[in-house]
Amino acid sequence: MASGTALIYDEKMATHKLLWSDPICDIEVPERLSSSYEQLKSYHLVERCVPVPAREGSEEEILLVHSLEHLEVAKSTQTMNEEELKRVSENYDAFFFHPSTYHCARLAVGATLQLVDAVMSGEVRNGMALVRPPGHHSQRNAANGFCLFNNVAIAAEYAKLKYGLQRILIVDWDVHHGQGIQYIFEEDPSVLYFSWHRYEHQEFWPSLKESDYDAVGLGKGKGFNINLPWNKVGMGNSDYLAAFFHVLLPMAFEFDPELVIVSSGYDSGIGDPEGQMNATPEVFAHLTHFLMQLANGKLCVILEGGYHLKSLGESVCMTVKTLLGDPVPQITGEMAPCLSAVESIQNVRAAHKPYWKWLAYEDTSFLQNLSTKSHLLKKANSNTSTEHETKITNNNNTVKVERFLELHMKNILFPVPPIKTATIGSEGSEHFLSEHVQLVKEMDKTEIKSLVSGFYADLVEEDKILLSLGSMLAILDKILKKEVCNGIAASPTAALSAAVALRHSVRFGFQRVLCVFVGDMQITPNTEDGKMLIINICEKEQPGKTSCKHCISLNWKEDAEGNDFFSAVLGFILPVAYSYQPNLTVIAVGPNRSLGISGISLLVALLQGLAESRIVAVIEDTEISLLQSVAKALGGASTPPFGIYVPPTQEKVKKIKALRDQFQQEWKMLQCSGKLSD
Ligand SMILES: CC(O)(O)NCCCCNCCCN
Ligand SMILES: [Zn+2]
Repeated sequence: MASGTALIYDEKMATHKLLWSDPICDIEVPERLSSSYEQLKSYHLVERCVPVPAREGSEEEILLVHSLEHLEVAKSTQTMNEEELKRVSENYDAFFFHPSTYHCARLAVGATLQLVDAVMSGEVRNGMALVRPPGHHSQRNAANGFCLFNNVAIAAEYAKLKYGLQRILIVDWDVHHGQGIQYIFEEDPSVLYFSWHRYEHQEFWPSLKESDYDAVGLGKGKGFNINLPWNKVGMGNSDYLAAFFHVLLPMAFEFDPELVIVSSGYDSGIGDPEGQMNATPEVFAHLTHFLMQLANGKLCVILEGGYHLKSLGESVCMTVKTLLGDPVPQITGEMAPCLSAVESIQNVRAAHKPYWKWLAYEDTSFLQNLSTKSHLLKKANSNTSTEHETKITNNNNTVKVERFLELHMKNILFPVPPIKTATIGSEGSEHFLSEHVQLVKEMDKTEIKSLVSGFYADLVEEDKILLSLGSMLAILDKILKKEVCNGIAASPTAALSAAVALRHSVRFGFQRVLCVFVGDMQITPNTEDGKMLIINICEKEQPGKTSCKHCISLNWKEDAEGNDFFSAVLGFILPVAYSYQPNLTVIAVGPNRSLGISGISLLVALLQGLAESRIVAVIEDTEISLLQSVAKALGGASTPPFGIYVPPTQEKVKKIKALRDQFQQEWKMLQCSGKLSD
């Protein structure tokens, strides 16, 4: 699989600017581009990327989406004086022309297409294009919302034409609805368009009825347009993550795109005057990390909005850092979505039930009396204050946001550990080594005996077990000391190794250690103190063992045909894990595993979003191909194949729902259907 991250930037796109006073458009300034680029340089991220030059999009490429008339009008503005420019601009909602706008807009299109080519040709794995003017509001025959040509829509049409793609996912995390993209693809089932946006029950610009959750697409395109409206401001990290777990990611994995394009607006970030949201820059690292697991990593991130320069710059850096494969920073804030967000999530899931297999058994009984309730919802929503205390709201405290972000980002950014994956150079390990691996010397027996003395000493008799424990502990220590990002150890007794790893990590001082154990977990350490959270995925109920908050057993036997584990990972395991916010993750695979290699690889790939990507994998030493696949997933060398997507059976959906109902008060990220306020 390809490697490397492209960065496309051309300072000529900073020439376009507002020549007269216009309080609506004056936030779209050239410094948005230059300060983002400077921030990337200050974090030494530019030099780690593959520079790809911008180019002018051709007229033919622009005509893939826009009318000839629209192109001609745009072209004619190059020679206009300020008076004429102002007059033409007044024909559109929130757009301004400058003599260089047409040229800049063609560069924005060309930069976007250069990125698509670099990714599709395998020159790079993924990349980001820093462009302006933005694109997602512009329509076939109109400029709109600071956008002249629809860069992302043109890129999707271009990729279909040039590479014969049939499934393209567009994710629009800008805080405004990209109605332009919706109009262009609403009848097209080959382009899945997802957008969340500030909506406030149609109060917020562009105040369109068709931006609501029930606009699901038209004709053959039904089900391929997903709108998630935010009916309050102040949405934060947990709301955004919940939207990914409970709406976008299940759709995306079922759709199985060949290419992912992001309409990457950062006005959904904290401090932005347009969005008035509270999500902090590191959330974009998590969103990017999730999308990197799709389409074999082929991901094109295209800049749209973002008007608070510091917030924009930090979020751009978080995005590029993650594209480069760096560990994902710990998410901050209370992991609990607000009621309004949960209601929006519930509504969009219900609206899409007829079109998606993963939603076949979704409980939409709440819809019956919703019609009588909608005016209540509006009334209820309008006068209650926003759930999230909106710490930083009005835009006259830009400086306060800057100071907040200075401090906030200090403890987010951390030196990238030199080595990604460690393993032991024991015999036979060479078969699952990947280029990121560092060999770790084994511990000597006396050291091991001292380490395991006091617990399980009785179990630890044979030399073979002692040696394997020594290997695992040697790797674990590297991870605990943050010298290595993750590690993988083969073990004759995965259950024992996992138990020892958990105890050792807690003794080392880690306060919250997550253990995901696949297979029969003969030993269950006690988890009363909350310093461990165990999720045991096993085939059948262990007699007499009921789940509790920190020790959950999920009975799951993977479908013979393919991988049906997505719904369990996205709908249950990740929400619980993110609610817990561990600072280390132990993944163990014991005997009688009831999951296939692709299900386990999916788990390993997605759990890297936690604990700054610190994971130690402990796997039965007989599982050679599993070791190879997990080492690949940990090394980041390539996204392992997650297998053929199989939707969950009704019985499995019920099982997840029952577990969600049981734990959604303790682990609030599980919430995806609120009690609609009556
Ligand atoms: C790319 C983008 O999505 O960030 N463009 C945002 C345009 C905002 C226009 N606001 C008009 C307000 C009129 N009352
Ligand atoms: Zn925007």
